[in-house]
Amino acid sequence: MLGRKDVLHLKWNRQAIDVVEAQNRIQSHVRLQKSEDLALLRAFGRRLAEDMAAPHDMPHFVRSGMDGFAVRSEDLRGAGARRPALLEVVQTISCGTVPTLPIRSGQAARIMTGAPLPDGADTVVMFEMTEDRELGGRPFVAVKKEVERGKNVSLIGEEIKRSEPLFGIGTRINAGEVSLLAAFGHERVRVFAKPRVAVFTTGSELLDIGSPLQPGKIRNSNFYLLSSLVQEAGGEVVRSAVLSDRIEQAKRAIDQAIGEVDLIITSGGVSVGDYDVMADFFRDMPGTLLFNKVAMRPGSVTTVGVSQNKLLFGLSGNPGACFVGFELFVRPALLAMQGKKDPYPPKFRAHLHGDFTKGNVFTRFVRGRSFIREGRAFVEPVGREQSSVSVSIKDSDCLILIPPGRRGKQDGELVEALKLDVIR
Ligand SMILES: Nc1nc2c(c(=O)[nH]1)N[C@H]1C(S)=C(S)[C@@H](COP(=O)(O)OP(=O)(O)OC[C@H]3O[C@@H](n4cnc5c(N)ncnc54)[C@H](O)[C@@H]3O)O[C@H]1N2
Ligand code: MOO
Ligand SMILES: [Mg+2]
Repeated sequence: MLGRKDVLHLKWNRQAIDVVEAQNRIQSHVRLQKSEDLALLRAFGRRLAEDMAAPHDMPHFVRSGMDGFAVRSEDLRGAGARRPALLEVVQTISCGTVPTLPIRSGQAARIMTGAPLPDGADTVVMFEMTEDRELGGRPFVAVKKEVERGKNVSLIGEEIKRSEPLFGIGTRINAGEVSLLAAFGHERVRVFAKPRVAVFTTGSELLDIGSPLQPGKIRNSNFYLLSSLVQEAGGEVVRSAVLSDRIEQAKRAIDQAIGEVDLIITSGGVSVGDYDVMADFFRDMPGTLLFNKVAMRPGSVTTVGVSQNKLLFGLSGNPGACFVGFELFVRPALLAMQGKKDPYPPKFRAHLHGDFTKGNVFTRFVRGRSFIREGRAFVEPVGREQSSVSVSIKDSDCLILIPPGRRGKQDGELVEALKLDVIR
């Protein structure tokens, strides 16, 4: 039998691992989601489950890039203000039609932007560079300048050639991808299924969002924080519950959910407190504990395990730490499950704006905002960097890395920062 002292010892005696090591351990357990076929617009925001190549050339016919006259460039040789080239206009070609006549020497066709070039023509002269004439009751055009061969003409496959790679697996389908997929006739696309996520928030202090405040209790903001972040990362929350601080309840909830979801997130109860039952749950969990301490602040108690091939993330209850834990560990896992190649927040270097002299034994990931001034990148802590603080989450677009040590970083020093995926 373990006594209370031994249990506490187990909780305290955790081996802190490096953030990158923690990320690598998680990645080695990531499995790709199943794929599904969706109508193009429903696939917006998803990630492709296959590599795709262009099924045909784009454009697939030689077309005009301007409203003007399709001509043979050789006919304009020697043309000038005083000796314009005079060409007979033999047809008008609108978009969506096919030219009926070839262009012979001395002839031109009125042609609109996007219309197919007639045989024989190799160049388009913009209307603005021409003058309409009439000779013997027939329409002519006068061109007062030479125009280089091929001007204002798009060739077959000029934009994309048939069989050319278009997108790699894991590409996010944004507006630009949607437009290309539409141009190539993909009514439906094969994308990864949204990761199905369970979110369990723990703590006897948690009130429902609709409840009036009570002494000692707080509203369950982490559930809403995590649900939004999961959606942002392309997942969907399909199961959730608020658990009190009893381990049996947590075991039951997780056991029931694990067969139905792709990933589980819990919030709270992973530190060393008397009621931090999630720490005990993870220590004894069925499956493998990947780590229960990371050399970072906030979020040092972030705990991750694998059970039945599903990743279980035990995030801290403190909102700031919960957020950072999500960004460093959960979001990359969700993105990798949807095929994203490099799923980690991109790292950049910038000058620190203001001092940050609070040292720590662990690397700090300080919520910050980035800005450009006179062509230089700066990052600035948004203030209130403690784990317990929620208000700074909304203002941050990056996490500023303050390396371990006593001195922190001074104003103007170069620091590294991780870019967060926020849309403003
Ligand atoms: N003796 C020690 N105490 C603490 C340590 C330590 O090393 N030694 N670490 C501190 C750090 S750092 C953190 S972070 C927290 C982690 O706490 P837990 O993950 O166990 O989370 P809880 O105890 O459940 O709650 C902490 C805090 O967060 C609030 N909370 C919890 N859930 C929610 C929610 N769903 N929505 C909003 N707020 C939530 C909760 O009320 C507490 O205030 O431990 C420190 N202690
Ligand atoms: O573990 Mo706490 O989340 O470091 O701030
Ligand atoms: Mg606690």
